[in-house]
Amino acid sequence: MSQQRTGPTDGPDFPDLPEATVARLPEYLRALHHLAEEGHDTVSSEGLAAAAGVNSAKLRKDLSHLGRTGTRGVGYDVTLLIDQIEQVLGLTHRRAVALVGVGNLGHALAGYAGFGSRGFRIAALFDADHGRVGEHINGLVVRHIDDLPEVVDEESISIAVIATPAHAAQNVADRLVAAGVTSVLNFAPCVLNVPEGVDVRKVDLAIELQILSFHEHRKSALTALPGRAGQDLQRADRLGAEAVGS
Ligand SMILES: NC(=O)c1ccc[n+]([C@@H]2O[C@H](COP(=O)([O-])OP(=O)(O)OC[C@H]3O[C@@H](n4cnc5c(N)ncnc54)[C@H](O)[C@@H]3O)[C@@H](O)[C@H]2O)c1
Repeated sequence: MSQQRTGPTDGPDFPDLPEATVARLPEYLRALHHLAEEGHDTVSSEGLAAAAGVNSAKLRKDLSHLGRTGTRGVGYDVTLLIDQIEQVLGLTHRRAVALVGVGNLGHALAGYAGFGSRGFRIAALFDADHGRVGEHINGLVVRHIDDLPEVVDEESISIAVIATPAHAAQNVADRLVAAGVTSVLNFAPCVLNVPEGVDVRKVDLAIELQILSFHEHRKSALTALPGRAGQDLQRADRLGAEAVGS
């Protein structure tokens, strides 16, 4: 992922952050909530780094972007750090999210209880299939996609999830943008074209598996190499894989 920096709204609540730091903040937040639930008031940078699965130098650098430096010998105040990361991520109120496409994946997402505790509320479900419209899922009624503008406005929805087949996703994205949605999480395996000012993130588990497949393929090729040369290449490969996350 490119090292873009956050946009023109830099200021106390919108620090100029590298995109890789933004991507790690939710990991720190998840780890911090877990530590708070376990009754920890403070955490060392090493402890938080281990809980979040990153190295501690990277964590200290990330948190220094927020103006946070831990107190030597004490570490970070867990509650204060949660507050600050939630401020930066704009999670101080639960954001309303629309989900479009209530098939296999959409059903699973609509029924997932974990969004609520992570700052989001699935506020509306849409589908184009009249057979699905009217279905009740997790306290919500599936609406027809034609109702999108009205519901987006009523529920102040700015983020939407697309879980339709790929062939329908661009049209759905166009309708979402026209209704006022400015951030899209796309599960459909396709590239979406959106106007400037609209953010799209893509989730594709098959791509993640293909990347793991590449590493499996490489590992078996390296272990087949004889002696020292094979060991050196395996070590270089491990270091390279660790560097990818930086
Ligand atoms: N990203 C991932 O890791 C991942 C994993 C599984 C599936 N997928 C993708 O997610 C999408 C959904 O998969 P699924 O198995 O749930 O499919 P599905 O066929 O079960 O569900 C798709 C739903 O979208 C609805 N739909 C179709 N066109 C629409 C439109 N124009 N407006 C609104 N709703 C519309 C259909 O009526 C259906 O209910 C697919 O694109 C699939 O490839 C991605």
